[in-house]
Amino acid sequence: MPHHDIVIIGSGSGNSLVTRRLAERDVAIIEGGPHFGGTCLNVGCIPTKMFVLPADRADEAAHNDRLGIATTFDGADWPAIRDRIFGRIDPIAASGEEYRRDGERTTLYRGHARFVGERSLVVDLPEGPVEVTGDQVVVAAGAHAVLPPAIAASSVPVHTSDTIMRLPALPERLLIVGGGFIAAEMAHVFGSLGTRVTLAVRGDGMLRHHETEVHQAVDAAAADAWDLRTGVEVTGLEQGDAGVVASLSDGSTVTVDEVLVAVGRAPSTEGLGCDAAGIDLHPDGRVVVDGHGRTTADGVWALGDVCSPEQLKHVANQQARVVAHNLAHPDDLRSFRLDAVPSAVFTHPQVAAVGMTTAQAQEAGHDVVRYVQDYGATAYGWALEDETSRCVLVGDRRTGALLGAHLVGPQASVIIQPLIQAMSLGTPLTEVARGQYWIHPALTEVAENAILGLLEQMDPHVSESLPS
Ligand SMILES: Cc1cc2nc3c(=O)[nH]c(=O)nc-3n(C[C@H](O)[C@H](O)[C@H](O)COP(=O)(O)OP(=O)(O)OC[C@H]3O[C@@H](n4cnc5c(N)ncnc54)[C@H](O)[C@@H]3O)c2cc1C
Ligand SMILES: NC(=O)c1ccc[n+]([C@@H]2O[C@H](COP(=O)([O-])OP(=O)(O)OC[C@H]3O[C@@H](n4cnc5c(N)ncnc54)[C@H](O)[C@@H]3O)[C@@H](O)[C@H]2O)c1
Repeated sequence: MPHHDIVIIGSGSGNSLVTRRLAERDVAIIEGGPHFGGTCLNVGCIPTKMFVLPADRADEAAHNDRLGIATTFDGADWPAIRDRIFGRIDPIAASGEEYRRDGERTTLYRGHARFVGERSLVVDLPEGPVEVTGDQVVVAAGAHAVLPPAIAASSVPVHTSDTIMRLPALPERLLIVGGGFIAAEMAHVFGSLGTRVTLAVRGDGMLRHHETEVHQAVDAAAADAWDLRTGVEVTGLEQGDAGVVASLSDGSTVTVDEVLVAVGRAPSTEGLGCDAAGIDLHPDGRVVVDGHGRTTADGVWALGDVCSPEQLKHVANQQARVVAHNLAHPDDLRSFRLDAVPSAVFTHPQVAAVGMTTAQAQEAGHDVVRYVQDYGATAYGWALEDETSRCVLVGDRRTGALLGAHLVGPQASVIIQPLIQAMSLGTPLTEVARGQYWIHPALTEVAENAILGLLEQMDPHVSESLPS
């Protein structure tokens, strides 16, 4: 029975654990999926954003008239875009796999793993099952797309984000089920590249967990660009002569060429045998971990989507750095960073957020103060002829703290960074605003002006005491 110092389940963020810190250890990586390297590289962040970029360009080309430029979007060469993207990604995944397979101190097991006892796993290899044990085990098994029961019960094939980006051709008509991150990004990609997109959203709009101004702006743009159906669920799918016919709960039907389901991702703990290993799970299936990444089983750690309430790559990466340190330094444990977790949705318009929404801050009992900064009230906003983009800041009047920042508009994911930094480092807002130069007339002035506006809401006389 092979035994290793460290056994890692999952080659996504789990793979990045194998750093110089653990160079002397004998490490095994178990990967049961079709690709080596996990979600982000193969079917997640990286390919989606590589599709978002041409979608952004197509969108711009179609809407440049307001700047006095006559451009048109004349169509997308989908196979060329797809092959360019995966022609870059697939070799990276393949060489990463080869590197681990041939590594001097690494062993790669290509099969699904399940615990059969304490730090003991059976891996279903193509040549038959093998039992593997480790002094330490890291569960980095990620999450996977789920299907609503009515869709799972249908025999009509549907796509998830795992398969939609490899379609042989750009579909003429696409139904997207869901109103969250993936639905918003994929609607932008396919809609801007030329597909007629219908969105079936269960709630009353898209990105409902975001700040009011943000989801309102996204809804308005979505209603313009796509056929947005809200308050509906898909009750059945049938293959008709003219395409797939989706029945919706409001009694209507939609006929499309392809269906993409994006209704959330569940932690991949089903079939992992956590019971046998003494690993406790939350009711939603996530592995229970303490602040250092330790599960309830001795010597078993977890990181990333399999345990985190935020399914985000920068979160998984930070947790991987923490667990890598903790494996090497058991007497000097580091902690997962739980505060100021930012996110961005690369749809059109782009969305970025960190911290609490106004409603969450009110619910938490803060003395809430907020400020809405329009992009259009800054010099670069004039250049953009922008009328819809904004930055909403939420603060606490009593403490002067920034509690949340929410942006919708061009470069939201970039402009938000000084606000993330202010929250993460606890820098007083007066210092963030006036303790540095802000390049004029860059779009970052949206963040600068938003902070100044919030400070004034907190104290109308603040400008008299601000450093120059
Ligand atoms: C379409 C899409 C777009 C996204 N875009 C972004 C983005 O822009 N920014 C962002 O921050 N996040 C994004 N995410 C989320 C991000 O991809 C994940 O948070 C991150 O990849 C999670 O990393 P992980 O290491 O926890 O899991 P994964 O990368 O999913 O790795 C887990 C691995 O474990 C393997 N595995 C699972 N169970 C077993 C088992 N029992 N035995 C063996 N192997 C197993 C899986 O096959 C998988 O390869 C996106 C996700 C999706 C789906
Ligand atoms: N840019 C990014 O950082 C990025 C991009 C894509 C995905 N992700 C991560 O992946 C996760 C999964 O993405 P997602 O879009 O699948 O999930 P999500 O949680 O973002 O959104 C799921 C959506 O589906 C809806 N829904 C749930 N059940 C439904 C049902 N039965 N019928 C119809 N609608 C239903 C929800 O109301 C919600 O609008 C995200 O939460 C995010 O953490 C991140």
